[in-house]
Amino acid sequence: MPSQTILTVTLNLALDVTYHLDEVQRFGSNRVREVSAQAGGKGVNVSRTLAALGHDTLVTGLAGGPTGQAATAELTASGLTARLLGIAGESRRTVAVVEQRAGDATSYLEPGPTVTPAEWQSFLALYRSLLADTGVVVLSGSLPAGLPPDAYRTLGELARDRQIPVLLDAEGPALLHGLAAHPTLVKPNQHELAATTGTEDPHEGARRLRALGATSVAASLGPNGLIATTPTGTWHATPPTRVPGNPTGAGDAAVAALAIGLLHGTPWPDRLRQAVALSAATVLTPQAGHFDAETYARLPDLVEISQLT
Ligand SMILES: O=P(O)(O)OC[C@H]1O[C@](O)(CO)[C@@H](O)[C@H]1O
Repeated sequence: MPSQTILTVTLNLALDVTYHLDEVQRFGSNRVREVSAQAGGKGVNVSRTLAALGHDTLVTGLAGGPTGQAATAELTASGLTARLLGIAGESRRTVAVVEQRAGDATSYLEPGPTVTPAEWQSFLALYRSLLADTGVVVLSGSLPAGLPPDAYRTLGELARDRQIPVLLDAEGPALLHGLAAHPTLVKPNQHELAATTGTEDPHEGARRLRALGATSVAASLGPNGLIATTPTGTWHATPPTRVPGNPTGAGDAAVAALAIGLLHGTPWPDRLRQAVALSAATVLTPQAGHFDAETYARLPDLVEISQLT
């Protein structure tokens, strides 16, 4: 039986710090009402969501210094399984400032460590060994300095050589290089898609990504849901209402649902229904990688799906 494990790769692991306050006073002193910290980086959030849904998932990536240790310790304490390569550089922190009044958040993302060529080679050896028991690979997030710009192409090709479907969630040069590995699915958000393809029209942007190598593209449009452009058709999935809260990690929740769809070969309309519902249920919770179970149970039936082609 093929492996059911979804392997998530987080090359730029983070300790995600979340500040909660009513409203930010720009250029003033802001007293934070509540602080929380947990391991993050896009792949980690994807695995956290998958594990909460009861799926087999393994986190891999690079971790260094006291921040990397704190993130790794939190992963373990959360019950996630991780095989991270230790590196000399210090892993980064990110800060998400959630403003209750606006029902939205602002993120500050540190650049992260510089990775040496020897560390990258060691990671490739670890990754190759993990592919032996992997059903789907998720490559997501920014690349730390020192890594080759085509790092996702290399990782994607190693997976494809073993007939393992690849889901890529990146932006800019990391995404463009990664397309050369012909990923099964690419999931940019609207801004990443526009910045990478040079067009504001998400349909045209998705078409360009497919022309450059992606088999399918699912672009998240924030509160307007998701569009999927695939070899068998194009769909738009819209949530019933705008959900206020912390949108950090909503895209990662969509990736988790889409990865499950890839693993099981679920029909596209159902994949999109699950992805939009899980994304919205994530916005309702204070931290990335967590979702409101009651909302997730209720929303899929309320997501509107229209087939465009
Ligand atoms: O890897 P990046 O693209 O820099 O994004 C990292 C950040 O994005 C998030 O995963 C949210 O999507 C945060 O948890 C934070 O770690």
